[in-house]
Order: sequence, then structure tokens, then C-alpha cells
Amino acid sequence: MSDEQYIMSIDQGTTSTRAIIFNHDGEIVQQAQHEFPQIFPKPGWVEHDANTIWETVQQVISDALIQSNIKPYKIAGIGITNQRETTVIWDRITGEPVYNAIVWQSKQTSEIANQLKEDGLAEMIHAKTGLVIDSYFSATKIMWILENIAGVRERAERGELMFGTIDTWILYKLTNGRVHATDYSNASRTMLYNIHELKWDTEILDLLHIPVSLLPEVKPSSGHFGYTQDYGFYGIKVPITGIAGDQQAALFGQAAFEPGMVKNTYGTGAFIVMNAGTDPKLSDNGLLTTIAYGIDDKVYYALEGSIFVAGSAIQWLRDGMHLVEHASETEAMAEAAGSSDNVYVVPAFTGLGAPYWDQEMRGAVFGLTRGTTQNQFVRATIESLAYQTRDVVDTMAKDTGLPIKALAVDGGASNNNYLMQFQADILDTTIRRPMVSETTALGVAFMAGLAVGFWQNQAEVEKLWQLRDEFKGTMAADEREEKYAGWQLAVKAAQVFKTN
Ligand SMILES: Nc1ncnc2c1ncn2[C@@H]1O[C@H](COP(=O)(O)OP(=O)(O)O)[C@@H](O)[C@H]1O
Ligand SMILES: O=P(O)(O)OC[C@H](O)CO
Repeated sequence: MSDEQYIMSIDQGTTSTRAIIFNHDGEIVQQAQHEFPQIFPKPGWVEHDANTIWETVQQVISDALIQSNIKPYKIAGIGITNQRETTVIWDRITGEPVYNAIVWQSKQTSEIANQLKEDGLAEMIHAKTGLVIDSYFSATKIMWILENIAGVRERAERGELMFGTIDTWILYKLTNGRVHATDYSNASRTMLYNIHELKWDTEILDLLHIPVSLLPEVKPSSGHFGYTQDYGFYGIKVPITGIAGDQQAALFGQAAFEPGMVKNTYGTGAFIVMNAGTDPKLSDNGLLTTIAYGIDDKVYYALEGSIFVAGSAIQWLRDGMHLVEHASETEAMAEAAGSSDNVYVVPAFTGLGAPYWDQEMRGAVFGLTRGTTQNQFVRATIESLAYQTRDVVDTMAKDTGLPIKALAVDGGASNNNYLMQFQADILDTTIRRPMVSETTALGVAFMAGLAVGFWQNQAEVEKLWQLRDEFKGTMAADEREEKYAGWQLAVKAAQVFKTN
């Protein structure tokens, strides 16, 4: 009986929306994907049209169902996973957004973030939310919309508006406005949620002048959120039973259930997340403490290092530098580059995230000679993903006192074998790439499936995780440390060179 049913994940990412249907063996039966436009109103600003996002969600749901010929009532549960922090505010009754969604990468709220730091709030906010003050998180984006869009503050004060991260927006739409909720993992990215007391923090809300009526109810990641209503899912009531931010969902999809297990997702950015168990220990070294997921009445925490530019550096090689037509070509070019060069690319296009948290620095290239080739330039850009990862992994080892023995990987750029081998070399750690590369969607499918009894327990889903490849470090220790020292010097030099 159960093998006739399926779980559908909706993975709403920074550049595209996917719907993926999984069977009981955790295999992909069908997937559909739609890209949508990025809006850049000013340099450094990144926005999305929330209504367009909802249209792509409807499109991928219908594409996946039609192409697989699976009837909507065969879906036992829906999971939603999403680009995190991205902020939408909309009218409670009409569902109309008051402004574009402000995307996690956007820098339009840097000044607000700087002001909060100058006001001396960093320590209190870190202690309560586990986060460092940065324009990355939702709080300053909410403040910006309240301050800059005419009439919005008054409407918010009157309780007429709702805030949500993208999961909340999709849930509201799928339930036809009946549910305003999120899960612990997404709430923990707002900079407004007290991760120890598990509630919206009234002291922070007061200081930031954010009305509590804007905020959604916060629930376990694996549990009942509501049913699809009306035409959200062809008129069929399907339970929505999993919600998690995409990086936390990826941790779950990698079956990294034990404290100390670490994954890295190489997408637009790269996000290294370590399962920290039930201990919300704070980092002394610039990592974030965040909620991994809530399941079976328990909340699990994670340590995270967020890298803002990873796969997007490869997109830059393609769209900005015109060095490749397809991202996948970079692998052969890097292999062909030889190893005698000493070129470093620091892709700090919008500053650097963990562990530096420097929003003012910009990108730089070092070590060019008359003989530097395109291949070497491409290789140095790929290697920058691995060096940034080492910055974070070393910090994690320092924070926890535990060596990181293995790194589970996923995301678009994890398909690059040159990158994976170099990552293993520069970390001297085993890299483990799973059979299902759509780990994010799989993770939230697991959460949704566990909540409806499609799978019985975590031990059962753990068995569905299968290894595809393993990369082991083979670089000599002195070469490894020399290369990494060069990277550290390049970052320092880029930090000094601030032109604005
Ligand atoms: N073979 C490859 N080598 C290097 N980078 C790649 C490769 N394939 C895809 N990418 C990069 O991966 C990113 C897409 O990964 P994906 O996980 O879909 O990201 P997101 O969910 O952030 O949209 C793009 O930035 C792309 O440049
Ligand atoms: O949409 P992605 O995969 O680039 O992920 C974005 C992150 O969730 C931002 O924190």
C-alpha cells in the first residue's frame, strides 16, 4: 500500500523553484524546475517578486504531477524547503505583498545592520538568537520595509500585515490564506527568535520596533502545518507536514543525525552545517548557532558557517568573464591548468561571511603573471570555494575541539570532481558525495514523511542514504599548508584594500 504513495517536496531556492516527488525508497520519481527573474533595483540590492515565486510553485507542482502521471491524492504529504532569511510582508486579507521579497544576499539594509552594531546590540543579539548582526538575516529587511514603504508601518501597527520567510509565504498560499506559520529552523534565521526559550524575543522586537502581530506561529519542522485548499493542489486536501530552511533540510537529507556530523552544500552560496545535538552552544569565532530542526517534541541545534559566494563565482566565470559557456566546463579547464601557478581569487563580491563577517570588502585576484592562463584563472576561482570551506571547517574544529573527519557534500558545484578532490586535499578530510544529490528536497521529504507515518522513524530513513563517491586527501602536508597560507594572505590583503 505505502509504495503506491509518494511525498512531494517543494524546494524554493534563490534562482529556481523545484518540485520533487519521492517514493518510499527515497528515490526521485519525478522532478520539475522553473527559474525566475532576479531583480537588482540598485547595485548590491537583490529582490524577488513574491507573486512570481508563487506562480513558479504552482507551475512545478503541476509539471511534476502531470509528467509523472501521479494523481494528487497519491501524495501522502508535502514538504516545503526554502531559501532562508528572504523576507516578504503581505496583506493578511488580500494576500498582496506590500513590497518585493528582499533576498538574503541583498545589501540594502547594511546601514541598518551597522547602526544596530553601533547601538551596542551585538552581544545581546548573539546570546539570544545565536546570530551575528548582519543584513543577511530577516530582521533588518523587515525594518527596511516598515521604514521605506509608505503606509506600511501604520498597517503593520493595526495588525493588517503578515511577515514570512518564503516557506511561510508558500504555506499561506497553499492553504489559501488559512495558515500563518513557520518552523523552528526558519524562525532561527530572522534574528528575532530566542533559540533558547523558543519564542519571539520581545526585547529585540521592541528595540527594533517590529510589531509582534506580523510574526507567524513557530512549529516543529516535522509535524502538521495545514492542508492544501481549493486550487492550491487541484482541490485535493493534502497535508503539509514538513518545513525547513534549505540548509537545515540538507543536513537532514544527508542523514547527519549524530552530533558532530557535518555537511556542505555548494549552491549559489555554500553553507557548512554541523549537527550540534541538543546543545545551543555559542561560537566564539564567528560561526552561527542556529536551529537544525524540531522533531518528536525535541529541538536540535547546529553550528553554521555561511559562505555568500560559491557557485555564483562559477556563474560569474560564465556570465561576467565569459570564460565558459557551461559551469561544468570548469572541471576540465581546472584539470588542464597544471599546478605550477600561484593565482588566488577572493570572490568577496558582497563581502565575506563566516568567519570574517566583513560586509565592506570586495573581490580581488592575486598572483597574476604574464603567463597566467584562462585555465589557471578558472582553477583559482574553483579553489576559492574549497579555501572558504576550510576557513569555516577549521573554525568549527576550533569551536568544538573536535576534528572534522568527514564532510558530506551536495549542491550544484559538488558535481565538480576537481573541486571535490581539491577540497579533500586542502582539508585533509574525506569528502562523501551521496547517490541522491537533491539532498535538500530529500531532507524535507523525510521530515514530511516521518510526520504522516510514511516512514516510521529516523533509523529507517537513515538506511535510505547511499554513498556515491568518496574523495580522500592525497596532497602532501607542506604543500597543503603553503597553499592555504597563500589564501589567508590573499584574504588579508583584500580586507585592507577597501575602495569605498
Ligand atoms: N559542474 C559544476 N562545477 C562548478 N559549479 C557548478 C557545476 N554545476 C553547477 N555549478 C554551480 O552550482 C550552482 C547551482 O547549484 P544549485 O545547488 O542548483 O544552487 P541554488 O540552489 O543556490 O540555486 C550554480 O551557481 C552553478 O554555477
Ligand atoms: O537557495 P540557496 O540554495 O542558494 O540557499 C540560500 C540559503 O538558504 C541562504 O541562507
